[in-house]
Amino acid sequence: MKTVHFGAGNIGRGFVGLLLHNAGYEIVFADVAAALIDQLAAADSYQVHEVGENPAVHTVDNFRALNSAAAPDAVVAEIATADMVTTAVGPNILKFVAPLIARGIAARDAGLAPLQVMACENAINATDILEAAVRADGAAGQAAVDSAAVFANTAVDRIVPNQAPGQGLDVTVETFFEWVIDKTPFRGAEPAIPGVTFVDSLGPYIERKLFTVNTGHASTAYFGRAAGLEKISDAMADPSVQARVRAVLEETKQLLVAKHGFAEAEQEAYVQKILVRFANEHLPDTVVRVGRAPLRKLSRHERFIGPAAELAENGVKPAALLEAIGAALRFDDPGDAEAVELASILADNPAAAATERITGLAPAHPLFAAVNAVVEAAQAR
Ligand SMILES: NC(=O)c1ccc[n+]([C@@H]2O[C@H](COP(=O)([O-])OP(=O)(O)OC[C@H]3O[C@@H](n4cnc5c(N)ncnc54)[C@H](O)[C@@H]3O)[C@@H](O)[C@H]2O)c1
Ligand SMILES: O=P(O)(O)OC[C@@H](O)[C@@H](O)[C@H](O)[C@H](O)CO
Repeated sequence: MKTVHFGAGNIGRGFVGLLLHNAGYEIVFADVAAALIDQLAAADSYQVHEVGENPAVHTVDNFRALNSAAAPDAVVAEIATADMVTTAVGPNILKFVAPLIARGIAARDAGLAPLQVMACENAINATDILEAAVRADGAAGQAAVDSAAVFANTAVDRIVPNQAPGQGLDVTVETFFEWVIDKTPFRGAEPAIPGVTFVDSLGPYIERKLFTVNTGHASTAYFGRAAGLEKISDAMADPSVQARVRAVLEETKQLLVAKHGFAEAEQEAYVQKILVRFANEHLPDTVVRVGRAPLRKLSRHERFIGPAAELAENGVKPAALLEAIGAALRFDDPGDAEAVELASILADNPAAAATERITGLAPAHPLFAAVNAVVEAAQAR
């Protein structure tokens, strides 16, 4: 069995690569980072170090590596004979890998089982976004895509920090992981991947993950950054940051319990578990990594505005989420292109225009006025 995996970064090597290796897949990593691909191509194996409670070390081998910018035809040829394609490149990058997947689908022999395509990104229904881009590309006609590929949405959860310089290909990760996959597209032929949970409806799981783990994580990063802290575990150890994160998760809990019918005690246990995960001091994770790309994180259906808008539509004013949105608006990192752009949007636009542009909320939305006030406060600083 062979998978082509786009994105040989933190989650690619430290999570998707590890689980698919353990499931018996040969992995062909495809990435545009030339030095990383050269290193992977020259290596026989790398190690995944799980740190925290019950630490462990796993070895990943049986992989190859291709530069998808320099050798796109070779990647297409691999996809044409692969069983699976996975991605962990970031939601905004999916459109760039879609053309290679479309060409790979077009090149498949008719007798092959459908290619199983899964985008492992932090976004609601990321695989749908990828599928739409593959179909829009046109290299494979709609009929070929229908018969030669299946697309399944997934939710992936494992904290994988940026790796220390000099660590080579080895990856330090937390011990916890969860990979939930929508089983319906496979029609009974889902892949056997130990550790994966297949579900009939992914919606509740991806929203719970994004609006608990990622809302809480980003809140920790933005409150922590504002408090002058660098590590996520240090931010979690700050009582004031922790209390505000806790309050944010109380609000998203209210939404998730009401919307998806999770038992309140089950959701509370999920929240408690992630607070412990954020506090893992063995994990060298930073507020700058977790806060990265604030414009993506403040967009309409993402971890802040998504749940806050739904609460407001239900007549609830989300105070703690608004405080976190205020901290996100002030996230400053000169090395982060989106943080720089966010600052210039705030500097160059009246509050209402900035609110609309950053959050995608229409002025008539019940959340708009409250976010607009937070934007005004950020501009006044
Ligand atoms: N790190 C985590 O804790 C974590 C956990 C769950 C989900 N995720 C999600 O996984 C995705 C990847 O995150 P990450 O932390 O591994 O980021 P990362 O930056 O470590 O890895 C991304 C990789 O994609 C590569 N890439 C960029 N453009 C590409 C292209 N056009 N073709 C092929 N490769 C390309 C980059 O070179 C990089 O190696 C994101 O959607 C993220 O939200 C991350
Ligand atoms: O990857 P992002 O930028 O969407 O979010 C940053 C972190 O919150 C994220 O990478 C988490 O570590 C991960 O989602 C945990 O499963």
